[in-house]
Amino acid sequence: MDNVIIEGLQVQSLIGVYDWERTARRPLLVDLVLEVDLAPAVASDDVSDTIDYARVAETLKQVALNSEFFLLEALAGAMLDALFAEFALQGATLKLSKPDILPDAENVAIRISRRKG
Ligand SMILES: Nc1nc2c(c(=O)[nH]1)N=C([C@H](O)[C@@H](O)CO)CN2
Repeated sequence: MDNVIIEGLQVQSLIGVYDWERTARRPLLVDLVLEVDLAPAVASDDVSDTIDYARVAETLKQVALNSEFFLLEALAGAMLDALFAEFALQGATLKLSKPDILPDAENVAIRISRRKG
């Protein structure tokens, strides 16, 4: 299966388990692999025959901005719900990172894979 990929997309969200995390939005990073048949766009050279990654990025930013989840898992799930509702996807893998939150780690992240249906 072909892929449309977004790497290192920065989104802003109010997220976290602890009170000190729930006073302001913080930056998160999204890495996304979409499973989609790219043959039509290869043939037509027309963006309407593929998944427009700019529209995907905007959807992800809006979901993050307008939510107040406690867990990365819940936000990632809402992002995948929105993507499958808006775009014709066969599958998707989304990694959601919360950098600089643990003192001795560069990054923490969760990854969720979902198939259509
Ligand atoms: N699996 C997860 N573990 C934790 C999360 C999370 O979203 N998923 N969140 C936290 C806190 O909010 C963290 O950001 C600060 O310690 C802890 N563990």
